[in-house]
Amino acid sequence: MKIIADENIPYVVEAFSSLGDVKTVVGRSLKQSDLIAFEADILLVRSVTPVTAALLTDTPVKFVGTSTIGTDHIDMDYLAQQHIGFANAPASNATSAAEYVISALIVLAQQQGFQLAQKTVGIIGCGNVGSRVLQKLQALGVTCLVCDPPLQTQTGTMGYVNMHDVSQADIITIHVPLVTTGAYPTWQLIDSHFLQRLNPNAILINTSRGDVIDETALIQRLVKYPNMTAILDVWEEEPAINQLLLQRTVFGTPHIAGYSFDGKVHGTEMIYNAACQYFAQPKYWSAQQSLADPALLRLRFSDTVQDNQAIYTAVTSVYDVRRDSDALRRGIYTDDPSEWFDLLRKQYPIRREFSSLTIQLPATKLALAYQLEGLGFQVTINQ
Ligand SMILES: NC(=O)c1ccc[n+]([C@@H]2O[C@H](COP(=O)([O-])OP(=O)(O)OC[C@H]3O[C@@H](n4cnc5c(N)ncnc54)[C@H](O)[C@@H]3O)[C@@H](O)[C@H]2O)c1
Ligand SMILES: O=C(O)[C@H](O)[C@H](O)COP(=O)(O)O
Repeated sequence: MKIIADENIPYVVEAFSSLGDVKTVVGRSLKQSDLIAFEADILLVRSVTPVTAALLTDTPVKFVGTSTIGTDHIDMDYLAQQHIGFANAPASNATSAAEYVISALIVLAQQQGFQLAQKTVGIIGCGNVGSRVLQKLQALGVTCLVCDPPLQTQTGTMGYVNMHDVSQADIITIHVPLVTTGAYPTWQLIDSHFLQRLNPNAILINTSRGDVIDETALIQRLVKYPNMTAILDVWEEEPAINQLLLQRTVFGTPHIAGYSFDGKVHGTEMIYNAACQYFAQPKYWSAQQSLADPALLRLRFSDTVQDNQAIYTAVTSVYDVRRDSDALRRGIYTDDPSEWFDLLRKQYPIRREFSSLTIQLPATKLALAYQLEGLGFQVTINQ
């Protein structure tokens, strides 16, 4: 078989070589003629390649895999009509995206001098990412409001809030898929009406998809209420993001919330497993054999450490959102900020998840142990 793959899918050659010849390409510039010329049976993409009828017509592609959670770049109806197999990587990088939100909030709390546990967080969309954010915030004692009308309808349970009530939270974090049709469209869900209802000091985080927010309305809101905080990982026009909006964010990053090494490698594994199953071939590769060692294995705190300080140190030791935010801002000094945006993604350093760090605590620190475990760290208690 012949396989064309985005060069930014880690271990794609190692994994997919068991199925055939693998050619890696730049995902953003992949064309129909590339698929025809290579006689590709399998196409493996990331979110930057729109997989449409225009790309696939007259090509021999029989299976498409995207090593991403999101599927808004895929014309699923066309794939179904043409009986082309498909797999994405649901949940693969959900922990990574949730850890991004936690890092952003922990750093912000320290910078702005507030206690996270005294804030109310509104979570819009409570699927794989949103539910992990919820669980981690609850471990920290934060009050959360959840707005997820599709889930509310499906489960028929109480306890959800509507878009009006969620807009009253101190912090709002968005975790919906980008959907333009159906009963619950999310395109520009965060529009000028929603933004007008926010309190002037609100904190708004978007790690879902850029088109979920009306960026023009957001800029107007940020100009009018400079005490509002915007934290954006995703943008309407990637990679040519709105530099004015970037300047108005407190943290702005190049769509890397889900870029933990664990998340990316699991994404490769999920589409590899799906392709092996689709073509009834044995599996020879697994993600476990490819996970790099973490930069930091162990942290030890004494009983004099303050809980907040320990949490801040643990979280930022594994992932500090400022690193990525500062790097994106440096793009303004380059000739081509779009190229810079993509370069940061392509050359993303290895970032492991919280679970890669073991934290040793004295027996007097059980409440802290509970919080750190809830965030996803490994915790051991010294006897
Ligand atoms: N920035 C990144 O690197 C990154 C990483 C992972 C995921 N994502 C994106 O994050 C988003 C969430 O991913 P996920 O894996 O949690 O998806 P998911 O499908 O597991 O969950 C989405 C949730 O949103 C809910 N929802 C749908 N429409 C809604 C609406 N109108 N209002 C409120 N809730 C609604 C659904 O019911 C579901 O519970 C997706 O857009 C995904 O592409 C981005
Ligand atoms: O949908 C996803 O899984 C995430 O947005 C993912 O991190 C996107 O990464 P990309 O395909 O843009 O490299």
